[in-house]
Amino acid sequence: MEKFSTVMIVVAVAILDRAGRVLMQQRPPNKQHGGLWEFPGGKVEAGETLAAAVVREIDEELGLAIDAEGLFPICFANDALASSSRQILLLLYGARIWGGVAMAKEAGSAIRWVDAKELAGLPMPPLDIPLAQAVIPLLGGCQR
Ligand SMILES: Nc1nc2c([nH]c(=O)n2[C@@H]2O[C@H](COP(=O)(O)OP(=O)(O)OP(=O)(O)O)[C@@H](O)[C@H]2O)c(=O)[nH]1
Repeated sequence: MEKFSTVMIVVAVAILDRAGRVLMQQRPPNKQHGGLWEFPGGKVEAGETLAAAVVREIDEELGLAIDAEGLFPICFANDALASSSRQILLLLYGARIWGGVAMAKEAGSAIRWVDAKELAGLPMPPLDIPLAQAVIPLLGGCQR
């Protein structure tokens, strides 16, 4: 079995509204997976808790204040077949409580609220496809 030297932990969040939609973000064209739609988030920094990383990334990328206490785990994905010496461990949280109005703050990125049908049709990085499948049952609408 291949051994990896580094595990890069990435946190991402499915921000769920009361109309049964989730907020997706399009990666800037110049980045890896450019133009694809993913759950907002990013790499956990040294010494940072996972929840703190979620709160920081969502503030930086979308200008939203996520309630850390309201975060709940949905699922994870791992690119264990990658041939490089690094692997991504992507932890997907859910959030139903936040403050502010979302905007795409990163140059070249875009955001979109999507329902279950639209989510299933978005082009995504490979790791996100099983994550999106786990989010679809949460998009029933009007739950709290
Ligand atoms: N945030 C996020 N990253 C994902 C997802 N799916 C996925 O494969 N990734 C990958 O995980 C890595 C996260 O890096 P990032 O570029 O978003 O992290 P960051 O905000 O800390 O980036 P930076 O390097 O610009 O500071 C990228 O390689 C990205 O392609 C996803 O749903 N959300």
